[in-house]
Amino acid sequence: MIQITGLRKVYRTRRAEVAAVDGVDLTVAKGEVYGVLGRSGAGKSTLLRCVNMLERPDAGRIVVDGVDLGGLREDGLRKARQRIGMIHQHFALLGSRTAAGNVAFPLEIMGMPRAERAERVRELLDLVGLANRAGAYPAQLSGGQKQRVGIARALAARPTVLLSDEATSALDPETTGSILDLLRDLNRRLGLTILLITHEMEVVKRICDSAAIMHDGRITESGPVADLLLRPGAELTRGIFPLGVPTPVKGATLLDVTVVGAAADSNFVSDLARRFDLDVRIVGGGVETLAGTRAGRLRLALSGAAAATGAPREHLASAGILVEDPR
Ligand SMILES: Nc1ncnc2c1ncn2[C@@H]1O[C@H](COP(=O)(O)OP(=O)(O)OP(=O)(O)O)[C@@H](O)[C@H]1O
Repeated sequence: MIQITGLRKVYRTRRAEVAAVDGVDLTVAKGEVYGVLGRSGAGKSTLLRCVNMLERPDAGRIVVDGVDLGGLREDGLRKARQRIGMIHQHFALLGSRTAAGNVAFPLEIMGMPRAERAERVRELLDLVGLANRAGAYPAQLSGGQKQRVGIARALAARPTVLLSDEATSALDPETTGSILDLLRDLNRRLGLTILLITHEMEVVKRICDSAAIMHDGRITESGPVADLLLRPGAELTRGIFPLGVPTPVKGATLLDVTVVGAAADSNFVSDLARRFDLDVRIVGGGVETLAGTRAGRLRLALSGAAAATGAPREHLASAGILVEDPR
C-alpha cells in the first residue's frame, strides 16, 4: 500500500545541512497499522510529510496505492492526497468552525453538494462517536474530542491511507487509549492502512502490527512486531519489556527469554524446571497482549546441575523461544 524506497530529505540552513531522512526503505502492507518509533529529531515528521509530499524528497520514491507520487504534477498530487488522510498532534482544527464545519471543510473544497455534504458529515461524526457534538466549537471540546474531529475530517474523502503525526502525544493516558482504540477500530472496519509516527512505546504496544525504529534519519530495525520481538538484540523488545541491568543471583545462571504467540501462554517455565531438574526463579519481566498478539520477556535464574550447560537453552530455542544473555 505504501512503498518508500531510498528516501532522502536534506534541510539546508545557512550554517549547516541536516539529512533529516537519510536513505529510508519502508513497506506498509494494505490494511496494517505501522508505527515508526523514534526520539525527537530522529526524522519521523519529515518522513511522514514526504509520504504525502508536503515535503518534496531530495531522492527516493514514494508509491501510495500504486501511484508514484514523485511523478505527479500539482493537480495529480491534489487528487492523490485525497486518498491520504492526515491527523496531527495539535489537531489543526479551525477555531472559527464547529466540529461539523471542520469535517465539512475538505468536502467543500472537493465541491460536494451541500445536502450530500451534510449527510456525509453526520456519518463521519457518528463514526468517531461525536454525533452529539456537531455544533460545538473546538474551544468547547476536550483534547480527545478534538482529535476525534481531526480523524473524522481526515476520513472525509474516504482515504485508503491515514497518516498520524503523533496523534496522541498531547493527550492524557486514558484519552490516548480511547483514540488508539478508535484508530484500531477504523483500521478494521474500513480496511484503512495507518502509518503513524510516535515517540511513545505505548502506541506501538497497543495498535501496531508492524513497527520501525528510527535514529538520525535512518531505520535501524523494522518488520512485523511479532517477528521483531524474536530478533536477537532488538531495540523494540528491550523497549517493550525493559529488564534493566542484570543483578547476579548467587549460584544461578541468568537467561533472558522472549516468547511470542502460543509460547507466551505455555508452561515453558515449569516444563524447563521439570525436564532439567532445575530450580527456576523469575527475576524480572512480564507478559502482555500487543495488538492482539501475546508476548513476553522474562529474566530467569536457573540453578541445578544442568543450569550452566547448553541443554536448557537448546531446549527453549527448539520451542521457538529466543534466549539471550542478560546485558
Ligand atoms: N524545516 C526545517 N529546516 C531545517 N531543519 C529541519 C526542518 N525540519 C526539521 N529539521 C531538522 O531535521 C531533523 C529531523 O526533524 P523531524 O522534525 O523530522 O524529527 P522528528 O523525529 O519528527 O522529531 P520531533 O518529534 O521533535 O518533531 C532535526 O534535526 C530537525 O532539526
